Amino acid sequence: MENQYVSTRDPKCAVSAKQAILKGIAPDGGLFVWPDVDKVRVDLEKIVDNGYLDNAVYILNALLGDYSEAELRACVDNAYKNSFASPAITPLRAVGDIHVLELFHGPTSAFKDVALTLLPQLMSTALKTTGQKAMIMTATSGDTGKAAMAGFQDVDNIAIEVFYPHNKVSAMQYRQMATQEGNNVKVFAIEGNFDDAQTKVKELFMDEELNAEAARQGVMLTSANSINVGRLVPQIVYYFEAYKDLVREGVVALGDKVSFSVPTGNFGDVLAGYYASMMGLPVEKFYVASNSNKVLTDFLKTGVYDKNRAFVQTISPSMDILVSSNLERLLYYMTGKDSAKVARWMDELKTQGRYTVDDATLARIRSLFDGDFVTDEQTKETIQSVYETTGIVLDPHTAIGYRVARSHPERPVVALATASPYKFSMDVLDALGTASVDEWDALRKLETVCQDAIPAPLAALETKPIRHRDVIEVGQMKEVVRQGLEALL
Ligand SMILES: N[C@@H](CCOP(=O)(O)O)C(=O)O
Repeated sequence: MENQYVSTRDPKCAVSAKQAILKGIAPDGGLFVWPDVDKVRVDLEKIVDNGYLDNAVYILNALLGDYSEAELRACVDNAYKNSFASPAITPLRAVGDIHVLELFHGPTSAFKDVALTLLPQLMSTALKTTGQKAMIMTATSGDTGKAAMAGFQDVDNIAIEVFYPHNKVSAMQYRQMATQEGNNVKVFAIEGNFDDAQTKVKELFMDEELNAEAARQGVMLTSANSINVGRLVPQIVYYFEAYKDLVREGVVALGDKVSFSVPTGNFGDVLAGYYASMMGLPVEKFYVASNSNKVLTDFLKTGVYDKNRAFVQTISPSMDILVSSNLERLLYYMTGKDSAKVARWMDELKTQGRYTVDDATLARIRSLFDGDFVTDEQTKETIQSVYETTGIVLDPHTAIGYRVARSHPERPVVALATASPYKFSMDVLDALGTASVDEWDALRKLETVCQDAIPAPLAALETKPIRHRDVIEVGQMKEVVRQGLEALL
């Protein structure tokens, strides 16, 4: 199916699935969406009978029109066979009366692995069609960067540069990124926060000079963030998987509705759930769970999206975000695909830092979405109380989703566990009332508390040398990307 995807801001800007994945973002600054995704019907009976890999191929095949089923099968096998510590890939575990969907059993212990083990496969396959190379620019608040570098490490014809906020990620997230190996990866700390990095990366995608330079070298500039639709599509699969497990365990009958509580910053993870619901997953509510950067909570209550506020550094750093990129995609669907309206709001966000949606759009959003925020103190309380009552240790991001799920009456509810507690050992231990001197001490102490062993890739970091020490200004990002392009040749 050719030209299946369009920009959220202009329906005339249309490309195939492979092109959308290679471009990452639309040339007008919009995000690629498939207008007709709501016409796809996923057969729930089939999902319940299948394993994860078959379901992934089935769902990807419905969404990525110009990939052949054989190509997708190869991508899925390469991504998931042997790289996840759990055979289920994303196991579901009952924690109290809440079902926790564990998304952190991949190579870097965060939910990003589910998509970022697959995206390199999808991108390499698409590059074979065009004969080009790709330079990936990625902004991260801690998890995406490592997962993207691990996924793209030494992949032919692709280089990746990652930008993270200096001193604003956890000690383990820093170690994971700064020790990254591979001849095609570079990591830079930037003086600023995640929004500064993401805004600059988006600006660079629109930079004519940089694009011309890349084009002269046969290189596409692209993204490994969830603005790339190739990041979102793999995440749709685990919503169906969670449903499958609830049906198999007899918690729901086929067709019954389920709610999901999703800790989110860039709105990508919860948007993947919304895509699943458009494709037929029976969903009662999505709870959008935020930390003190509660821009999404306020938006869902008032219809005003306002990023003009203090940026708060929290113990859930991956969600320290004030510009939630993927909300643009939700607005596209919730306005009845009104690209002009979406473009106007996005322009207001850029120029004034805020926009207000109309009542009809807000009412439609609120019929399916609700939101709440959780402070650091409450996050710690939740980690402690869940441990005391169930023996299970949650990471701070997961604790936020869990607490929001617990505060709403809908059941069954699935809370997405987005990272391993070992990535945030010091804060998690602190929540449990135990002091630690550094991340390694914390890691070992946490192991005696948790039921599970420290994930091997995290334990291995202790002896790995720091390879990336650059701290740059946002204004230097273009230059380092330019240098990266030269290195790709
Ligand atoms: N939470 C992210 C921020 C970037 O989000 P993405 O899903 O768009 O990649 C992170 O940990 O980097």
